[in-house]
Amino acid sequence: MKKPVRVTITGAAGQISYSLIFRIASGSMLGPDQPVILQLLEITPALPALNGVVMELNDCAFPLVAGVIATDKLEEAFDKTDYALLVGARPRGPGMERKDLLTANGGIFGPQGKALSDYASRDVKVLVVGNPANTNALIAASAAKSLDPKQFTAMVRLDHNRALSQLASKTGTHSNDIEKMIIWGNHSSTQYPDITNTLVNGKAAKGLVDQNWIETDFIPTVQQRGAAIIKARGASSAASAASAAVDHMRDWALGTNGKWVSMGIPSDGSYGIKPGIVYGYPVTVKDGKYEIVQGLEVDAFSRGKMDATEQELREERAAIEELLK
Ligand SMILES: NC(=O)c1ccc[n+]([C@@H]2O[C@H](COP(=O)([O-])OP(=O)(O)OC[C@H]3O[C@@H](n4cnc5c(N)ncnc54)[C@H](O)[C@@H]3O)[C@@H](O)[C@H]2O)c1
Ligand SMILES: O=C(O)C[C@H](O)C(=O)O
Repeated sequence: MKKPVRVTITGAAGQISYSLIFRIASGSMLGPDQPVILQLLEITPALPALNGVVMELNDCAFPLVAGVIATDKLEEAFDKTDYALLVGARPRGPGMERKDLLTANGGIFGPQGKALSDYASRDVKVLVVGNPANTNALIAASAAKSLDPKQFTAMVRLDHNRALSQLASKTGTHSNDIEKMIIWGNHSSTQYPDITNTLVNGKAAKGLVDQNWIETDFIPTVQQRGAAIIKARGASSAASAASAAVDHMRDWALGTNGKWVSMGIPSDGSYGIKPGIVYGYPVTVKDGKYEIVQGLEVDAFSRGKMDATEQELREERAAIEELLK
C-alpha cells in the first residue's frame, strides 16, 4: 500500500459532496491502491449535517480511508493537503446565470486560496467546482501568494462529458469512441463546445453531423445543460458534477496517456487568450503536469465563439477586481 495522501473537500455536507466523498473514498479518483485522508470543510451551522456524512462514511468501512477530519477551520481542512476540491458555494436557482453568484460566492475563495498558500502541500492540486468556477479559481489563485497559479484549475469537465454524451447519442456511438473534444472558455452559457478536431471511431465528427445541428442543437444543449438539469430536478446537477470532478482530478494526478481533456486553467496567451483569466482549454497530462494542446487551426466561427466566452470572463474579472489585490 502507498502512503496516504490528503484530500480536502469543501462544502462537504452539500449535495455534490454527498456523491463525491464516497467516490473518492472508494478509490475512483486516485486509484485502488492509494489510501486517502479526507479533510472535510463546512461552515459551522452545517457541522451537524457533516457529522451525519462522516457517520455514513465510517459505516462504509472503505479499505482506502486512512483518516477523516471534519472541521469548520480552514487551517485544519487545508493542512498539508495534496488535493483540494473547492465545492462549497451557493448553487444557482431557476432563471439565474452562474455569474449572478459572483457576489455571494466570490468572498469564499480568497480566504481559501490564502489558507492553501499557508497550509497546503507545496505541490497541491486545486480544483474549483463552486460557481462561477473559472472566476472563483482566479480569486483563489490570486490569494495564494506562495503557490503557482497553475496549481489552480476550474471545472469544465462536466461540460466536456456532456458534449461527449450528446455527440455519442447523435452518431449512435459510445462516448468511448470519441476523442479530441474541446470545451473552450467559461463554465457558463457562453462556453464553446468545439468538435472541429473531434474524431468518432477515428473519423472526423464534422463529416458525420451537419453544421446546422452543431449550431442550433449541440452547442446550445451543452451550454444550457446545467439549467435544464435545474429545471428537471429542482436542484443543480450533483452526481454528474461529482463524477466530472473525479475525472478531472484523476486525469491531472494520473495522466491522460495522450488523450485530450478540457480543464479551466490560467490563460497564457495560447490561442490569443491573453493572461489574466481562467479559461477552458484542451490539455494532455503527463507526470502530474498539464499542457495545452497547441497548433490547432481556429476558423472564423470558432474564433467568434472563443472571443465571446473570453469577453465574458474579462467582465467577470472586472466585477471582482478588488478581490484580486
Ligand atoms: N463547475 C461545475 O461544473 C459545477 C457543477 C455543479 C455544481 N456546481 C457548483 O458547485 C457548488 C456546490 O453545489 P451543491 O449542489 O453541492 O450545493 P449545496 O448547497 O448542496 O452545497 C454547498 C455546501 O457548501 C457549504 N458552504 C458554503 N460556504 C462554504 C464555505 N465558505 N466553506 C465551506 N463550505 C461552504 C454549504 O454549507 C453547503 O453544505 C455550487 O456553486 C454549484 O453551482 C459547479
Ligand atoms: O448549472 C449550474 O448552475 C450547476 C452546474 O454548474 C452545472 O453545470 O450543472
